[in-house]
Amino acid sequence: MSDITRDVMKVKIENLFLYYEGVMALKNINMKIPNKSVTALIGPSGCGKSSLLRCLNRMNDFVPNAKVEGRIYLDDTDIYSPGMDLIELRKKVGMVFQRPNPFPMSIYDNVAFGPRLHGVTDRSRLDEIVENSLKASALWDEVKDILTRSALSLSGGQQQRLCVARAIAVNPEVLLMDEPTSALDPMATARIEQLIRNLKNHFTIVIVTHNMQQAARISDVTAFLLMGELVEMGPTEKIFTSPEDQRTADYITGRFG
Ligand SMILES: Nc1ncnc2c1ncn2[C@@H]1O[C@H](COP(=O)(O)OP(=O)(O)OP(=O)(O)O)[C@@H](O)[C@H]1O
Repeated sequence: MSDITRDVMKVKIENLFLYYEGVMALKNINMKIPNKSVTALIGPSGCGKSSLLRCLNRMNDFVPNAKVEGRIYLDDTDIYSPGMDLIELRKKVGMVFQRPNPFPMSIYDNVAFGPRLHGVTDRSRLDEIVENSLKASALWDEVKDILTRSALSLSGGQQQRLCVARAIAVNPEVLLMDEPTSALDPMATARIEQLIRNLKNHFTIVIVTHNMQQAARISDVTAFLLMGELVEMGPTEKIFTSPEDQRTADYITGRFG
């Protein structure tokens, strides 16, 4: 195996089960997600990719009748332990959704929202965070003169980069992305993919994607899920060229899904 196995593991998932209304959606998932890299979750529709992603920052807590069993460690902290502060957890584990969802407020206020929530009030500090976050999300040059304009006036691709800026403004450790380019055209998709490649130097990224070419292009590690189970996980190149499991081979060659 490559360097990946020697790298520090940022997230460890142990014996994870997820049930919706008593129906099992994730079955005994065990996974280690390497630090400062991109891990792609792939698999056919309904296999549990988004559910697994949402377990990583406890978004499933919002789903009535969802029940999680097992352990997920962020570094050494069990995020399902009773004392876990969910606001702190979601500061450390940020999320970007399928459809760009900027808040109906200015571009500036979108990015400043998280830092303000976490107590930053100093204007020059906020200015600095907003500028750095927009630069890191490759949006600064396009919006630096229109920061007070409504975020909703931006194009879809710009809105999604703004959502990335908003997510990274609180300096998370992990960034979860749930099909972040599925609503975007090829040009906007290419920009987000380049952005993800740059961001992995600073964050641990976990991305759900339907698009296997995208997984191959941007991820270091790929995990293949099928019917709520993790079939196989490994370096992306290996998963796409010489998978161990026949079901992975069938999926990546387009035999189903
Ligand atoms: N809120 C919910 N309540 C009940 N069942 C749910 C809920 N969310 C997801 N499920 C079920 O859990 C299973 C996994 O869904 P999930 O959305 O995680 O799959 P997915 O692989 O992300 O699918 P897709 O690629 O279509 O988005 C599916 O059978 C789905 O119907």
